[in-house]
Amino acid sequence: MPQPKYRKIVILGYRSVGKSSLTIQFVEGQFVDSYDPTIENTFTTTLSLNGQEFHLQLVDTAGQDEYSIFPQSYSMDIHGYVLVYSVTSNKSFEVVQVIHDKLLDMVGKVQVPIVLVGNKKDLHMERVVRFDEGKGMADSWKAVFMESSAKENQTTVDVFRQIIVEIEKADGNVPQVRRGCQVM
Ligand SMILES: Nc1nc2c(ncn2[C@@H]2O[C@H](COP(=O)(O)OP(=O)(O)OP(=O)(O)O)[C@@H](O)[C@H]2O)c(=O)[nH]1
Repeated sequence: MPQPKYRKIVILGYRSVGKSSLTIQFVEGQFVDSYDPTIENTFTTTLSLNGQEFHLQLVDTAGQDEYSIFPQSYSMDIHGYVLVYSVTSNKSFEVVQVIHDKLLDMVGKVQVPIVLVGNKKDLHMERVVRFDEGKGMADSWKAVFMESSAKENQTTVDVFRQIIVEIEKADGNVPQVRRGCQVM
């Protein structure tokens, strides 16, 4: 068994899009219905992917808007980013683009491992951002796109597995495609 890898991931997005809910669903396997605005919380957990164990530090940040100053601590020693908007909020979709641009300015790289997440996909009647709009934004960033619901465990696990895959790719550990399935 190879040595565990330590990876730090920051979760960013507008207020109330479900950053804490996604993180808590992934780490604790439960959905929290109440809304308690976050200042900043760090969660730790482990994830095993293709025989490699990852020790994860997940930084759940306070909701940002277009005027928020991007803290420098979110650009140093971070391996990857989960950028979240809510499919029920156009404002959160606009803000996530601004956050992305500030993030790239701050880290000073053209590309960093990012997964763009359109959360609250279970709220069908309240949806205002289409899947293809989210996908289009992620494509323009050369990032991965997913929609999720923090009510479902599997979609949240997929989000965090995917950011690990992106971090591995950026490290040069490109998954090989064999017989139609991906092997890292
Ligand atoms: N239906 C539904 N509700 C969600 C989902 N994710 C989060 N919520 C609800 O949305 C509200 C805000 O969720 P939070 O996880 O606190 O959002 P946040 O982005 O961490 O908020 P800030 O701390 O203000 O940045 C809560 O009432 C959650 O229960 C989801 O996927 N589906």
